[in-house]
Amino acid sequence: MGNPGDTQMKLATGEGGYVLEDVPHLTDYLPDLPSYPNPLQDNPAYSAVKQYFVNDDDTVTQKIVVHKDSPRGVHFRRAGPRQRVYFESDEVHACIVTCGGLCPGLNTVIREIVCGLYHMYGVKKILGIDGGYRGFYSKNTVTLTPKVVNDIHKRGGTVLGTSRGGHDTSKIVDSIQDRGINQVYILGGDGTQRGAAVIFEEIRRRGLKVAVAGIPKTIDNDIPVIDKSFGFDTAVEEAQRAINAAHVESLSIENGIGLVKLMGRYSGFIAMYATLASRDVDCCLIPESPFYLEGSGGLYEYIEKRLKENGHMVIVIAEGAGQDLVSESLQSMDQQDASGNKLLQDVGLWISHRIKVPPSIDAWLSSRCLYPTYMIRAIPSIASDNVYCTLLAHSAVHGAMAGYTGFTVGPVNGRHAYIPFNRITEKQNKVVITDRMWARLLSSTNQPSFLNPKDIAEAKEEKQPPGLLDGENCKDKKSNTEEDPSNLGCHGTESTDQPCIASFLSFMFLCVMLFLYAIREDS
Ligand SMILES: Nc1ncnc2c1ncn2[C@@H]1O[C@H](COP(=O)(O)OP(=O)(O)OP(=O)(O)O)[C@@H](O)[C@H]1O
Ligand SMILES: O=P(O)(O)OC[C@H]1O[C@](O)(CO)[C@@H](O)[C@@H]1O
Ligand SMILES: [Mg+2]
Repeated sequence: MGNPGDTQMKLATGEGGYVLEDVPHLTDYLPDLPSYPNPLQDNPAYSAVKQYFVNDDDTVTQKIVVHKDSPRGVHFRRAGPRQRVYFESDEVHACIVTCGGLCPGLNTVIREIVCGLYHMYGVKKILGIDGGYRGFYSKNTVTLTPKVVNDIHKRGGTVLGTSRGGHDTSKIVDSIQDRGINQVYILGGDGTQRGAAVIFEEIRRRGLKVAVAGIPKTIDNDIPVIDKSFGFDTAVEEAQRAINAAHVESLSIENGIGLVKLMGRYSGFIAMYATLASRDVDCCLIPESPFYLEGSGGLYEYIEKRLKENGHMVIVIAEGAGQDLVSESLQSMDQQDASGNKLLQDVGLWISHRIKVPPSIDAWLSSRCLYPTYMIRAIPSIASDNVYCTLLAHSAVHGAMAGYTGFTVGPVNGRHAYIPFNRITEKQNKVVITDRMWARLLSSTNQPSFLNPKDIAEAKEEKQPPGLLDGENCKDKKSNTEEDPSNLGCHGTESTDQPCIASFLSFMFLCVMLFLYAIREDS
């Protein structure tokens, strides 16, 4: 097993096309480490559980829908407690850090790491790092005990604070070494997990007995491989309140338009699921589905139709939608935040100013804009997310105690697994607008697809380079998000380093628009 020289990939193969994409273990570079019986076997709560320990050979399949002759495909190591651990309880000195934007459930994960370490493994030394990665070397630490974290899951945000922007990996590892920390739990999104991978590499380079465990976080639900990210359900639930308010506002005025801007810099999962759940939404606009305002099949035409039919309408817009249109009209430059994320133009404000009274509607038209973005991500997580956060935290703790390192945790087809960092950082998931979930949305809102059916058909028929098709094909490359009509948690994928259907369709759309524009100019 293993691939010498390649620190990223640890592969094992088996019969029938079985591939295990494994995670590193401390014994990979510290082969003489002693192991100990897992103290859980004497824990009154867990000792009665039949087969409580996970078999070392258990793996979780990435591809759950298969054909008779399909190769068995990629698997990940199953998460959970092992018979033997590589840390003695009083030897462990753990720390927890939270980075990136807020997300409901951060405090629950912190709480459950602390309580899991304490109650399951008898670990007493746990530090909180204040203010994200930079806090390792620029701030004091916080001592975490079950008592300190007892009710933090009822609060929004992160009790540890967070930050965006750069950090110094060497200084972080120096701080880990100086403080004698040997388990590092890192909660954060794609940027954070990239940082965690580099920290792990530096720890391995220095030959330290330090386990690094990542817990993936993003409210946008755009992390690949895992079924869903924590806090997403809370966000969709909370978005309902804003959509309901927008609906009430729109109903109370003649030709009222309620507009709700939701989070989603690069992906529209929150907007899509909030729309599907609500059934009061007439139009959902997301970054993956380019739209246009004027002409046949455009937004103005649809607004006019809905107002004539209903006298009011609700539009949900993900903040990353229509950025090309906004930039075009505001002639803005590409700007980035401290972490290199794209800074967005305010599409909500822009579109609300752009919505004109359709000539055929002889009445007052008014729009009401709701921006619940930060209200949504600052609330405590709902019950189902709390349970999910507990499982994530416990999976991470079991993995670190068992000596695994340089891994992230998450459910793959419903079973928790240890996943190599690079698998969740190599791309971001996106809504695939040729998958069935987007079709469900279109059929529930009746909004236009903003695409020419002929172009879609042609795009599907054309011979595509690898990775250019919809979720099913993107899935074959790297993802777990195969479209399955019974899988409401699935999301489509688009590889960021591969051309994908969305960009292809955008290109087609642009060509059609240029063509129409040229015809109009001529006439
Ligand atoms: N490419 C990278 N390599 C190493 N570290 C990074 C990278 N990108 C970001 N980081 C580190 O991770 C931290 C958080 O990154 P970022 O602000 O992008 O949030 P995130 O983890 O992606 O979460 P969110 O879901 O809110 O986007 C930053 O403080 C930064 O130091
Ligand atoms: O305002 P901040 O903290 O940069 O975070 C906003 C961003 O965070 C995200 O939720 C990603 O985590 C984006 O959808 C959103 O644009
Ligand atoms: Mg990010």
